[in-house]
Amino acid sequence: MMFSITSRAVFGKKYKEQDEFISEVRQVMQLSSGFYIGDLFPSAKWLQNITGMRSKLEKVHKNIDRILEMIIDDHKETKSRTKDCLVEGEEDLIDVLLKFEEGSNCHQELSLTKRNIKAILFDIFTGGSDTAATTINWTMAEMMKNQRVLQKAQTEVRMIFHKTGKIDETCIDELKYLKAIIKEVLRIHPPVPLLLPRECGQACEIDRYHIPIKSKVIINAWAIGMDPKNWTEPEKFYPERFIDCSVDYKGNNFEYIPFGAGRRICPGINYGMANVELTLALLLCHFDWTLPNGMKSDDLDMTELFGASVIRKDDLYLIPSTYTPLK
Ligand code: HEM
Repeated sequence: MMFSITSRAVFGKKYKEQDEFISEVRQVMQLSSGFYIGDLFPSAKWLQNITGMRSKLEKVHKNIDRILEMIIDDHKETKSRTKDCLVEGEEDLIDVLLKFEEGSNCHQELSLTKRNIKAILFDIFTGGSDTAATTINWTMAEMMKNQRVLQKAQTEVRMIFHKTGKIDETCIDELKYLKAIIKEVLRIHPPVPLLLPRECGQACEIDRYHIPIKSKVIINAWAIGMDPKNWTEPEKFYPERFIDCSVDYKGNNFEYIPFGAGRRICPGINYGMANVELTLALLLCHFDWTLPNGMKSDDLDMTELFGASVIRKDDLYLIPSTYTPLK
């Protein structure tokens, strides 16, 4: 679902190559997650050849590049046919990025090459799809395990629905409890628990350990969010801890960094959270949810599986029944 939402926002319409593109992006994400011996010996180029990793990545890269090139060219063609710049609100992300392409007349202050545009699009698909999908999956699983939380969230969403007659992005700010639930999920199950590796820019000392310049440093955001020095009963799923609490995920509170912090903080926070919040609000508003085959909440297995993002080991099967509001 997240791939479809992102495809729509980026491409504007469904291209016949879209499914092939998504499957190739998935393949890259699979190849780049997990353990790879070549990463341990980056100077040994022969290792990349004998493991076959290089040729696999080059093949997928070529295909992704071909499809993106075709879609970008199609946008350019449409733009040249329509002559004027497209009306704001009707543009997709490629239309917006093309305004900044080298040689374009619309904007001069920033200049992007076609290669830059393809890289941005690729980043958005790889960075923004599994992370948001994983967050939604964990949130549904945690709510099924904690029926009190599920009911409280549904009451909140449906109250807004009765007041306004719809659930869309304009009412998301009113969903305080749902937001607290998602924050709690990101504390206990951050989809990227070890953030992205950093290289130490200068030698330093931490807790009497000497860290030489150029060391690869990995930050455990999950351990930070579960540290009893920062959080009372950290193992407990308790969204109320985020109500009337100023701790946020924008990178200023170092005890809670599910999106990282500093220069390399996730640039997709707002888009990612909008996707997660709106999707969950709609699922909670329009459906009641039960577990299949008489399963009890306590039977839900929350074991994690490590990959490009940390997902639940088991798929989550739930039975939806349509919610009909009383007149
Ligand atoms: C719930 C959703 C998401 C979560 C939990 C998440 C989490 C993260 C984390 C932890 C990092 C590493 C930050 C660091 O090392 O300090 C990251 C980086 C990144 N994210 Fe996200 N992300 C999400 C959604 C998105 C979306 C929607 C996009 C794109 C539209 C995106 C694009 C990126 C990119 C491009 C980077 C690399 C930034 C860099 O290295 O400079 N992410 N994200």
